[in-house]
Amino acid sequence: MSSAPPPPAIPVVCALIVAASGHVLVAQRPAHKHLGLKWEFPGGKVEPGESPAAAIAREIQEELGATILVGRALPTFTHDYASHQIEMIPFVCQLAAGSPAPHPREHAALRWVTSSEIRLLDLAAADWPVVNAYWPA
Ligand SMILES: Nc1nc2c([nH]c(=O)n2[C@H]2C[C@H](O)[C@@H](COP(=O)(O)OP(=O)(O)OP(=O)(O)O)O2)c(=O)[nH]1
Repeated sequence: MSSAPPPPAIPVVCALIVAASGHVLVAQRPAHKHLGLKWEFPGGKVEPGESPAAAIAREIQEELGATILVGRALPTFTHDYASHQIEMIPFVCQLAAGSPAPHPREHAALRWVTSSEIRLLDLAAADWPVVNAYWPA
């Protein structure tokens, strides 16, 4: 008997929004969602037919009411959660000139952090390779 192939990884974009001070924005997932109350880089699932860069700009507008300039991509990788596998697609971004300050529309909280502060947070497991790619230990 052959078993069905595993479903493909779900593409997920996330943004490291970097302030002029070098602090990066992190967001706390709402309690009711998968990985509730874990900290993450804001973002979400890429919609069918959408480019990753368009997806991250859309997600940040929807979730934080802010407009970003999408910059360089960090390495992509897959991460296995028990229920599903995701393909993480991180981008280094900045707020666009004149953008409203990011404010939580869906998240429990937002925080601007340094490389040492982020390492003290209860991050979503898939985010550690992103942290280590942006701030090599
Ligand atoms: N946005 C985001 N999702 C992450 C990160 N790290 C991580 O493991 N994830 C996981 C959590 C979820 O399993 C998946 C993204 O789902 P999501 O719920 O944020 O996506 P979405 O905003 O499109 O939400 P929905 O419409 O499905 O509710 O990726 C991260 O840094 N940012």
